[in-house]
Amino acid sequence: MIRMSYFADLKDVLETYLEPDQVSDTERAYQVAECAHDGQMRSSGDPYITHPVAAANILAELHLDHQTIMAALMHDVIEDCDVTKQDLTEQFGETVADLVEGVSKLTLIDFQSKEQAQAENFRKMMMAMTQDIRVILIKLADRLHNMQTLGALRPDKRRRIARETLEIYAPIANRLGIHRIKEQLELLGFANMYPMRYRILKESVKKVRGHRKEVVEKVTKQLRERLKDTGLKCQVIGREKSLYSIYKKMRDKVGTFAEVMDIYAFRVITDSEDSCYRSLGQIHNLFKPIPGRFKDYIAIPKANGYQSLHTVLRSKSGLHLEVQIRTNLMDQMAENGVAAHWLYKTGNSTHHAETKAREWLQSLVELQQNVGDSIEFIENVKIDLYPDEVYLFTPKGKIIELPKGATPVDFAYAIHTDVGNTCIACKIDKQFSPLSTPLVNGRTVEIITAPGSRPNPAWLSYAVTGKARTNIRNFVKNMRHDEAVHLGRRLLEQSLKFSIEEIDEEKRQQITEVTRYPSFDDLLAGIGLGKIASALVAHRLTSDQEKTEEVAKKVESDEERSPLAIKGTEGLVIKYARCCQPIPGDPIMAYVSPGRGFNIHRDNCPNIQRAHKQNDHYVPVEWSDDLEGDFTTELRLHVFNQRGVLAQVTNIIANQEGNIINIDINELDGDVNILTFRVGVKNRVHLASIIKKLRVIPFVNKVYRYPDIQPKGHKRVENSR
Ligand SMILES: Nc1nc2c(ncn2[C@@H]2O[C@H](COP(=O)(O)OP(=O)(O)O)[C@@H](OP(=O)(O)OP(=O)(O)O)[C@H]2O)c(=O)[nH]1
Repeated sequence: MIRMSYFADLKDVLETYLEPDQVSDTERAYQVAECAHDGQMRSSGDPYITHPVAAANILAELHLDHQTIMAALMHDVIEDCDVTKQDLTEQFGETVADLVEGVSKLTLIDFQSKEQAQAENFRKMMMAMTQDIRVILIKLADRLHNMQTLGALRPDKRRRIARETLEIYAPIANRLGIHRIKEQLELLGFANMYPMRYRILKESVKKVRGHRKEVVEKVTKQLRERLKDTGLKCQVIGREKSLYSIYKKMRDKVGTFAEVMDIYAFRVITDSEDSCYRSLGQIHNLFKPIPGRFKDYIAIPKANGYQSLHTVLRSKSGLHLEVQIRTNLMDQMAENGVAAHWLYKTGNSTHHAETKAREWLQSLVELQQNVGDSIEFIENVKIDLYPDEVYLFTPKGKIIELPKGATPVDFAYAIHTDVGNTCIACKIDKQFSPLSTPLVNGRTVEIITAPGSRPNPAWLSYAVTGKARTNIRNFVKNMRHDEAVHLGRRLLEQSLKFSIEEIDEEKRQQITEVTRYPSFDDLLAGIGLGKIASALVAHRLTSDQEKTEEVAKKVESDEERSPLAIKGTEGLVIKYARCCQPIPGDPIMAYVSPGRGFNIHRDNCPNIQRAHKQNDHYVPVEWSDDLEGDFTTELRLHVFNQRGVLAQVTNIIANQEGNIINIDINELDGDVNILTFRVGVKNRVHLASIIKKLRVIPFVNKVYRYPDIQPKGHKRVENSR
């Protein structure tokens, strides 16, 4: 006896857009699936059949054809039950059987496997997709429902599936332009991959929603009125950014939560392309556009066919208004991408999204024919799927994957440490180019090395990968004395813009004394090793004679070396050490850093103590009285894991006018979390006032400044219960 209850709701939807005989076919497919999965249960305890029905429902909402719905209903029968492809072909025809088989093959894919096997699986998946795009649509629906019902699984399994969703399935949905599925996959992926971050962000967004509503309504009204006055037929919507996109913006250092929340997003839907551009003109008249933020994706659609005008404006009160302008049709395409083909049967088969998807799939087929192995294939496909990474080639065609912004120096180190260490120049697509050039996707990079050459500390100002930076730093640390002298000479000449031969003996002696090095060569070595900035030495060498002597005399005559006010450091770069994060009120010490200028530490910072023991090239300094602005420091709280904790803590910090720059959350044990805040404060008194307020919150177990360095005899400023 077949129970039809699970099918009933789906049937209602199917009847809205399919022919009666097509609905009967789907019903037959349901019966086969129901029978095949009889007695099987999901981890959630629900009968198994609920899953294929839910996947079919997702596709029915997109008005996918009856064959896709049938295949979705039966997508697990070959794998899980004793049904063969042959059986399906006989009962439902070849197309449906092929679709089911295509999805079954994808189900067998385990992305946890070794690199080669994983690449091979990925290649199979891409190929299955190229044979019939409906296979991947079924797979996406299958994944979406699995993500919606992940709750029943063990946390480690949940995280694994969530990661795979974020890394593979959401990018594929995006590449096919199916934004509405991509967004859901990302949200569920985020929620399951980082449950704590998700919860906190969701709560924080909920909290500010009330305040934002007013602004959104006001701006929407202004936009509407302006467009209406000019006779343009448009719809204006104030929209909320997705949680995952807020998270990504914060993670990728675009800003703090407060900064990201200063962005307000709007969408204008018009009746024609012409109205889009005319609306844009009006909107730019109403608010001031931010230069460089206008994008015309109507004239040049994105790779997935997405079309819209993007602009960012600044309101009078300084808020950022992100506006997307597009026609109704473009909006439908933006939401549904390739699936729009089924959803809107406009008879027009030249939708951008669909054409682009077909072109992409065709390019995958060609790629498959041309590349040697699966790893090469996957690397090529990734170029399309992950726009935040760049994929580059060695002259022999090997693919090197680097983060966006990477330079030839990073590329050189990615090939091999020795290549990085001995690199002297590079060619990008056969043209000599500076080693600092940011690399763009698809370029061939040739690194030119010279035996005996050495890394240049200046590379640190543009190398972005950990491997390159660590190697350059290590090299600088271990340099031999004569090499350091040689490098120091080069760096000093670069800063001076003339040869050091032009510096007379007297001046050399003076500068050596002022900087307290035993000899001029030692000073050069100090520059080469990054202990003293070449810019500082050059500055002293080229500033007028009298001043140099004055400084020299001052240093000589004053055993204690009287402190300099930070503000009086003659325009040199001042940096605050990240290791100890000094703020006004802390006793401080300056150390000449490789980054050219003074690096200010707290005077009891272990790093400066160590440096002090090795040599004494440091300068005692004092805060000037008229310092303004915020100084960054870190606060650590041990808090009991409860709802609303973060919101309350952030509120207190904000009420005390602390500026939260970043939040990091780590679990200490099941009950206690460690919250680390990077905050901007005016000085120690300001920080103490924040700590005082935080102390009294009942669920805060401990609060202290981090790192926790205190002068001898001082008690740590904290609250311990
Ligand atoms: N449907 C669709 N929308 C797209 C696509 N590409 C961009 N968008 C929309 O445009 C926004 C800005 O995209 P960017 O790619 O960063 O824009 P930009 O070129 O103007 O710098 C996205 O916001 P976001 O911050 O990524 O997310 P959210 O604000 O929508 O949450 C998203 O709303 C696409 O391929 N399809």
